[in-house]
Amino acid sequence: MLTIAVSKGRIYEDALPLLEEAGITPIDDPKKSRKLILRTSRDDVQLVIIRATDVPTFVEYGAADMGIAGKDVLLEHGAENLYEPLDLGIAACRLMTATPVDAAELSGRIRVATKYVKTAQRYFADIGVQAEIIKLYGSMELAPLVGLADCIVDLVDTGNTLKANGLEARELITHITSRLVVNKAAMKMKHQAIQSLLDQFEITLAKR
Ligand SMILES: Nc1ncnc2c1ncn2[C@@H]1O[C@H](COP(=O)(O)OP(=O)(O)OP(=O)(O)O)[C@@H](O)[C@H]1O
Ligand SMILES: O=P(O)(O)OC[C@H]1O[C@H](OP(=O)(O)OP(=O)(O)O)[C@H](O)[C@@H]1O
Repeated sequence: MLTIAVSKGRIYEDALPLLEEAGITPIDDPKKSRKLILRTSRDDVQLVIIRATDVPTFVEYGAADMGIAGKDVLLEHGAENLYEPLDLGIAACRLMTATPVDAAELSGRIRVATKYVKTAQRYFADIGVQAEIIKLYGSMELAPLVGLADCIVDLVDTGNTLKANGLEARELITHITSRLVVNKAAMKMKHQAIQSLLDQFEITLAKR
């Protein structure tokens, strides 16, 4: 049995066509079902539905053989204990800093609200800015509006969320897409099954 970890929502929606091209069609729809393990049209493949941030953990420990995770999540979690063989190009966005539209140039010691604590720490250290990082779990855009932070580090796609809150993107930290990650032991023990899936994904991606 090959177990693939995916998160509900945009990664699942974007991954579905790729999985289907590889002959893997989930039997239940995670939007309708409360099941966390989804059988598929292939007897030897199942999906586990977990939070996006938990995908590296499940794969690292071998609870899933492989998974699909955003590069943002992998950067924050650390991916040393995983293989990351394929950029799937899905759920594309950018990790950026953002401030209120009328904010002055950031200087001195700044406060930054984000859920990407380690990535933000690394980024501000690299550019030589002293930053106090405040960990939030969501609604980062609110932080500068209520005086909690000078700046946020968050994902930006259309920019609509920033705009709706009077913020604007400043610096690009990195481009983000979702990656296929594979457990290191599984890559050896289930090599043939995993490699053939990788090959199939690559064929599908090459056609896009
Ligand atoms: N606006 C966006 N456009 C494109 N891709 C995005 C966007 N927001 C997030 N992503 C990517 O999709 C991944 C999953 O995001 P999603 O919003 O589905 O879950 P989440 O809200 O981060 O996690 P959870 O719901 O578990 O808290 C992110 O890790 C990122 O790689
Ligand atoms: O630039 P945009 O197109 O507006 O996208 C950016 C938003 O998308 C993500 O949130 P998401 O939609 O996943 O909602 P969430 O806060 O529930 O994660 C991200 O955290 C931003 O808030």
